[in-house]
Amino acid sequence: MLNAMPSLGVIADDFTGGTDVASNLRSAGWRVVQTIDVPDGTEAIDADAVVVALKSRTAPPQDAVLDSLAALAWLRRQGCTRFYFKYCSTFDSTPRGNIGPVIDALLNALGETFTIACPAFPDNGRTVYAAHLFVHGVLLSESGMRNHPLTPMTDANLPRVLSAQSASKVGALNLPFILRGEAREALRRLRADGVNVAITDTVTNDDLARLADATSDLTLLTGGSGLAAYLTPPAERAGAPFQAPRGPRAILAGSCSPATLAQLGHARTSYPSRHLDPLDLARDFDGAVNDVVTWAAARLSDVPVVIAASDEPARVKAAQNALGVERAGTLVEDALARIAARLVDLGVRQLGVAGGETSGAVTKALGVRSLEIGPAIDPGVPWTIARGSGDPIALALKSGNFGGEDFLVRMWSVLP
Ligand SMILES: Nc1ncnc2c1ncn2[C@@H]1O[C@H](COP(=O)(O)OP(=O)(O)O)[C@@H](O)[C@H]1O
Ligand SMILES: O=C(O)[C@@H](O)C(=O)COP(=O)(O)O
Repeated sequence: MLNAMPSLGVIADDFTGGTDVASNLRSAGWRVVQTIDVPDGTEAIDADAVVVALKSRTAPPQDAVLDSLAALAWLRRQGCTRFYFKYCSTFDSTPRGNIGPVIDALLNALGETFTIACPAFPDNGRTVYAAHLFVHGVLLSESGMRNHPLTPMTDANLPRVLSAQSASKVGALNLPFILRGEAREALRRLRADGVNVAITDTVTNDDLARLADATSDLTLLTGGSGLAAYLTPPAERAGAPFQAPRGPRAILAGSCSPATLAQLGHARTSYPSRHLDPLDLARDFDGAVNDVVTWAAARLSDVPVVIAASDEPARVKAAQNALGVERAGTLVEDALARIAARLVDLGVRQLGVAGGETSGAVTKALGVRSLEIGPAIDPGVPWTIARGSGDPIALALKSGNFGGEDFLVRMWSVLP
């Protein structure tokens, strides 16, 4: 049978962002494959869309640019002719980047001068109005994102945020043009005025559908995963049935978002759980990891064990003050990654991970090379089958802020 060549290439700046956009493409009828980093093999990809998941969101800007350009070059070699740079629906970045520098570099490499920035994902409460980003109706800068451990977002004005990190001229496509069906013409005018990146207002899914139509001529789209759910696939074809591996279950959490903290609170009433403290890790890393693995090993079954470093903002700040922001984050990521690998060695075959950076660290430690995308548990969070060096495992990578309060308990009932 002939392989289908992918037409759409997606570059995601973190692994949960990758599964998020892959899940939305799947819901729109695309056959999607997600790779972890740029594959080194020469195997042809049999899919309509390929998502290359990088861990570039918090990397130094020059590394994020180089990794994104390598992904773009690889996607072009696979036959992709249209591209999508997926970043966070809450525009997670710092004044140095990496959203702006990567957009600039992708436009330049593609020989293009214009794209949109569409972070909105209304199904998860992310909307954009008058070029300001809202999270469940609250300005980004007043939402839980202001306390994010790595990318605190303290400004909701997206043209200002993007202009600070990009050489591109930033403009805005306001909602009335979208509602009146004049988005394509308004984008054309912005482009004629020398704008390179237009921040697009979006309040509802209908706005996303109109935007997908109005931008059908753009080679590069950028944004959260919301818009991807409205891109038309080349042809609807049934994918292979999704059959998850079976075995003991575990949940690992490094996200400190309000959503994850609430989900952990809910899960702790049903599942055995342990807290991982960065200060303990700094004192005796191996000892703290061994302790929690020994605890989990005695409890492995189809009732998941929960291991979480997640904490309230004041306690996260205290750990960061004592250890430094980067060291606190790295210690926790390294520990959760090591624990994941040990648990899989002990037989765990169904694993939920909360947090984007955390998922990146865990996925790398497990040697995962590709993810087959399965059914969505909540918008933007699918079950996947992770394949790599060892046995396949069922893996759900949850963006910190996604999922309902009962997510960590309900997720198992969605598993085929
Ligand atoms: N108790 C803690 N103190 C300090 N940093 C922490 C703590 N728990 C987790 N972290 C770090 O916070 C970061 C959370 O980021 P991430 O995993 O991307 O979650 P989210 O998806 O919510 O953004 C990670 O680097 C993680 O290691
Ligand atoms: O677009 C989104 O909101 C997510 O896909 C995402 O990238 C969230 O980031 P993390 O919370 O760091 O996973």
